[in-house]
Amino acid sequence: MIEMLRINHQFAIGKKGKERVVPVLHDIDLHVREGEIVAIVGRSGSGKSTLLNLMSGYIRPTSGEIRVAGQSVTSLSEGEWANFRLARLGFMFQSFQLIPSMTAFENAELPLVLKGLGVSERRKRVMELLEQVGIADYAGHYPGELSGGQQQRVSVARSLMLNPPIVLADEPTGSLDSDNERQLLALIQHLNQDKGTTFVLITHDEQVASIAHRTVNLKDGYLLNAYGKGDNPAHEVH
Ligand SMILES: Nc1ncnc2c1ncn2[C@@H]1O[C@H](COP(=O)(O)OP(=O)(O)OP(=O)(O)O)[C@@H](O)[C@H]1O
Repeated sequence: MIEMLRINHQFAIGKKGKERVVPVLHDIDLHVREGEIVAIVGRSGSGKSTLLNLMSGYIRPTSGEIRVAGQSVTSLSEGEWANFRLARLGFMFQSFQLIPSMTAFENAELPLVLKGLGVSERRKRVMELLEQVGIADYAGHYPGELSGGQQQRVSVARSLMLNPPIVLADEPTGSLDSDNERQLLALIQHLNQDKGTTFVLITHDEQVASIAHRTVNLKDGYLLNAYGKGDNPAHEVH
């Protein structure tokens, strides 16, 4: 579903003409299969978010190739990436990226508006998902009137609105209390089992990692190991 082939990535930092190159990822070969939940773990600064940003097309690798759903995405233009994301990817980020002047309902509805769906279809789908994440009672509230955990749930509902086959998540339960964390993990497992949704989850949290089929460990930009639950060879890393 997602193939990273010999990926190297470095950032250039400092003033123009005096840039210093900072290598962040080294020779990453990772294959996330359709229907897998993969957790990416590793210390702060090990390159986890960079790996996810490469999968999302927000940054381009210095070298190597990335394929998503069989398509090489490394050389897509910005516009092609935007369409590709809308059709294929859902995102759950640490920062909820909600628009402050829009209600929870309107924020969650945005992908459906972009897709051009009609009002009644949008209303049905939005309320269904807000129910599912336990935030329907707050549909008319603005982000400023919601707690961090409630905002996170609105953002989760928005990320799932178009039934994406792949969801990329950076610390998806970061702002949730343990009850809400359990609910979100159950939703992720349900979507994975019911719809075959593929998940890549960055996490420091053992509870989150425990729902993964496979855990991938990054250390100083190197992929250290990957191991599956049990000895299922289908979960070996490539
Ligand atoms: N845009 C950027 N420009 C320069 N350096 C960057 C940039 N983004 C990340 N880095 C550097 O790349 C390294 C890896 O960062 P990254 O955010 O991928 O780590 P991480 O494992 O996600 O960390 P954390 O768990 O703290 O979020 C860090 O040393 C960071 O300073």
